[in-house]
Amino acid sequence: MNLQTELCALKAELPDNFFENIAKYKEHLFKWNKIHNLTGAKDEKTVDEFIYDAVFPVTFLPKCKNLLDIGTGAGFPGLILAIALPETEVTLVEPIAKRASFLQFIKADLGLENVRVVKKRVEEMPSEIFDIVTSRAVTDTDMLLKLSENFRDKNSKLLFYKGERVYDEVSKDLKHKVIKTQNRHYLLIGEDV
Ligand SMILES: C[S@@+](CC[C@H](N)C(=O)[O-])C[C@H]1O[C@@H](n2cnc3c(N)ncnc32)[C@H](O)[C@@H]1O
Repeated sequence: MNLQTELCALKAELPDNFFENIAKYKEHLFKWNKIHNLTGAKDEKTVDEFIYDAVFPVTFLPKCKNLLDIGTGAGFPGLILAIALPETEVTLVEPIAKRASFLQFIKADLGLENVRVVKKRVEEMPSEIFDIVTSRAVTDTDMLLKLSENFRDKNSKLLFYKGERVYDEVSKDLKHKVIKTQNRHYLLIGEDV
């Protein structure tokens, strides 16, 4: 995949420095990943696919003041969304020290003033309400609904990056919709979705 071509085709509004920041991020990720096991994505093709997957929701997400990403790992999706949405205050909660340090390093090196890294399990974070809570590859939908309880209200939206088995995880009374791409089922939950 040519990341730039694919993303431009989405006609998503990305900031002018998006691709420059993504190039820096990738360079650091490859260096750090050789020493620390930050992510299973070891080659450029896979990392580009992860980035595309992370950023695709900017095509359908409403404007938001703040966003919480639970279990960001090496940056997916929260850090990539923060690069794409400089006006949104993004909190990345990640308990593993080497991953949280990497996120903190990227924040400093790229000068991402909209990013806050919290080196904790989400259960240890004090309650705070976010417009959007995201998560990818951390746990199932039921558990994510529990883990996000202290961080959402009736106006919040939840965006969980899921696979095709997402339908087994949602009950009829949960107000939601599923947005599909070739490789992803995005589960968007909220009162007015
Ligand atoms: C499989 S990794 C996925 C990382 C990233 N979201 C991605 O898609 O590449 C799961 C991450 O969730 C983090 N995690 C697990 N339980 C968590 C919790 N209770 N609160 C916050 N993060 C958690 C782990 O430390 C790990 O980095």
